[in-house]
This record gives sequence, structure tokens and C-alpha cells, in this order.
Amino acid sequence: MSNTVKVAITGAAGQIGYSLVFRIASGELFGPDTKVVLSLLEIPQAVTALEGLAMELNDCAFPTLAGIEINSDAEKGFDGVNWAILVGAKPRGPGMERNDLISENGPIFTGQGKALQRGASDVRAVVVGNPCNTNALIAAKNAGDVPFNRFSAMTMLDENRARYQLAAKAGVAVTEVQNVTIWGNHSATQYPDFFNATIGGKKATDVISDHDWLKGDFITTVQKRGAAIIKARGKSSAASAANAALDHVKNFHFPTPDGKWFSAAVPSDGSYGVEEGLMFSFPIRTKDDGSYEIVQGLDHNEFAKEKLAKTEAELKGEREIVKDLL
Ligand SMILES: NC(=O)C1=CN([C@@H]2O[C@H](COP(=O)(O)OP(=O)(O)OC[C@H]3O[C@@H](n4cnc5c(N)ncnc54)[C@H](O)[C@@H]3O)[C@@H](O)[C@H]2O)C=CC1
Ligand SMILES: O=C([O-])CC(=O)C(=O)O
Repeated sequence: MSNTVKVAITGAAGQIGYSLVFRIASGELFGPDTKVVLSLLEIPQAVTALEGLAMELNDCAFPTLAGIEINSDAEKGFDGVNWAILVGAKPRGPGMERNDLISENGPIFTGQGKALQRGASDVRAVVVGNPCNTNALIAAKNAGDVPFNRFSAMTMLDENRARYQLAAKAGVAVTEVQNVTIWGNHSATQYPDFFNATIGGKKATDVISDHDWLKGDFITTVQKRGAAIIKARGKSSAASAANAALDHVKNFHFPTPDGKWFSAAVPSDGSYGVEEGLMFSFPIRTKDDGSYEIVQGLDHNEFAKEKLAKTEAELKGEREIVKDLL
């Protein structure tokens, strides 16, 4: 049986877009039996680049690619989409924090929230453009009657980074490392939770005896990985970000295997004492009916509680800065 999913990608002519569209079109995301229609969005100056991208996509002759639309008008671009991957935004440069982008990127997401409400009746949106948690909040608050929980922001790149670091330290394959939650903001205050993670089915803290490393270098490496990549590459992460966006959509699209969870920033419902309504990264499971739940009952010691409070305070501060856009 064949069905069709329509996916909008904003900023599709940018560097993440170039890594993302081919992998979605190839069937890697939704599988070989699902056709994909791609709705590519850009600012007017980049529409010609999108036309080139569309030529290349067609030249791949992907059996799963059922159509390509190109738009610089978000309302048209979001018409009838099932997923909106909101990448289009300015990236940071060396020496900047992601929330230095708030005043420039925030306003993009008021317009996109409004356009999503008008264009799409059954949509899920993930914000990649930074600062992604707060931009997702802005989009959601401008999307009228689109349910709040249809919006999320991407912390999957942080989770993948954390899994790699733990696997390398333990000397095991990344597949052995599971349930590493990123809590809070996609920023240098995020808390990559090794206490509740497992390696080869055992507690990560039992497998890795160097707890000073876990509490120190491990956390700061994950928190600052984006900046390290900008310093080394001169540009921010692109292929790894696109890869994480695929993981994010896949994680929400398919039920989560028993005993596992993934990280994504979603509207807080008050879980773990996080203020309701903040776009906060939690451990998430997708249920068989397609809805999701925040995994409950994970323990936080004093060390973890302090980290959670810090990242929550940062998100409240960002929300205050953009209050006129909400
Ligand atoms: N959440 C995460 O883990 C990550 C987030 N990012 C963020 O993703 C964003 C994009 O990064 P790159 O692709 O490297 O940047 P880029 O500059 O290569 O591409 C961004 C594209 O967005 C387009 N754009 C700008 N405003 C737009 C609008 N209103 N509608 C549609 N398109 C628009 C630009 O024309 C450009 O082509 C940045 O904000 C970056 O910081 C990057 C890596 C990871
Ligand atoms: O660090 C940046 O600015 C880009 C990004 O979000 C990441 O690589 O995680």
C-alpha cells in the first residue's frame, strides 16, 4: 500500500537544506512504500537556487519522490503539508552564542506560525533554526488553533553527540548507548543526562568509572560542540544537523520501541517541575496512535536539579526577550 507525505522545508537552499532534501526524497525517512512531496521554501533571492536544487532532485530519479514545489510565500508553501521542517534562519558565527540570533531570527517565526495555521490543517512542525527552542515557542504562539503540541524544536543533534562521546569513552559501538536525554535548551546550558543513560543495558555510570569526566568534560563537550565545529569548519554543523532532523521526524513518525526514548524540545506540561508552556527538551516516547508522551519517573539528584534549573532559567530569559512576538 502506498501513501503520500508532504514535507515543507524552509531555508532549503542553505547548507542544512542541501544535506536534508536528498535523504528525504530517497525514501530513507518514511520508507520505500511512502511517496514524498517536497515543498521547498526560501527567501525570494534564493528561489533560483531552489530551481537548481529541484533539477538535481529530479536527476536522482528517486522512486519515492512524487513532486516538488518551490515557493517564497510561506502560506502557499505550507499548504496541505504534514511535516514542516523550519530550518530557514541565520546561523551564528565564531564567538557568538545561539541566542545572539534571537532578534534577527525570532521575527521569521511569527510569520511562519501564522502561515502554518492558514496553510496546513494536519501538521507537525520542528524548528531547527536557532535559537530553536524559543523560535519554536514563537511559531507555536502565532499559529492560532494549531495545537501547541504539534510544535517541537530539535535537540537530537545534541543527543547524537552525547551518544558518540559516551560510546567513545566506554570503547563500545554507539548502538550500545541508549536513553541519553538532553534536558532544556539547545544551548550551552543544556543538560546531557548520563545518570539515566545506559551502555550495553547497564547504567552508564557503572560502565564509565571516570565520573569526573562525566560531570565535567563530557557535559561541556556536548554543550559546546556546535561552537567547536564552527571554529574548525568556519561554518556551523550542516550534514550532522540534517541527519538529526531526519532522526527527529522519524522518532515522532514511528512508535518508539519498548524501553527507549529520545530527546526533543516540546511544550512543557509541568513535568519534572519545569514551568508549563516552556519549549523544553525532555525524554519523549511516541505512542502507537501517533501521539507522544513525556517519559515520567526519571530520577534527578542535586547535581542534575541544578543543571535543569539553569537551563530553565535561560529559556525564561529568552522568552522575556521575545515577549512582544508571542
Ligand atoms: N537545532 C540545531 O541543532 C541546529 C540548528 N542550526 C541552525 O539552523 C539554521 C540554518 O543553518 P544553515 O542551513 O547552516 O544556514 P544557511 O545560511 O546555510 O541557510 C539558511 C537558509 O535559510 C534561508 N532563509 C532565511 N530566512 C528565511 C525565511 N524567512 N524563509 C525561508 N528561508 C529563509 C536563507 O536564504 C538560507 O538559504 C541556523 O539558524 C543554524 O544556527 C544549525 C545546526 C544545528
Ligand atoms: O552551534 C550552532 O550554532 C549550530 C548548532 O545549533 C549546532 O551545531 O548545534
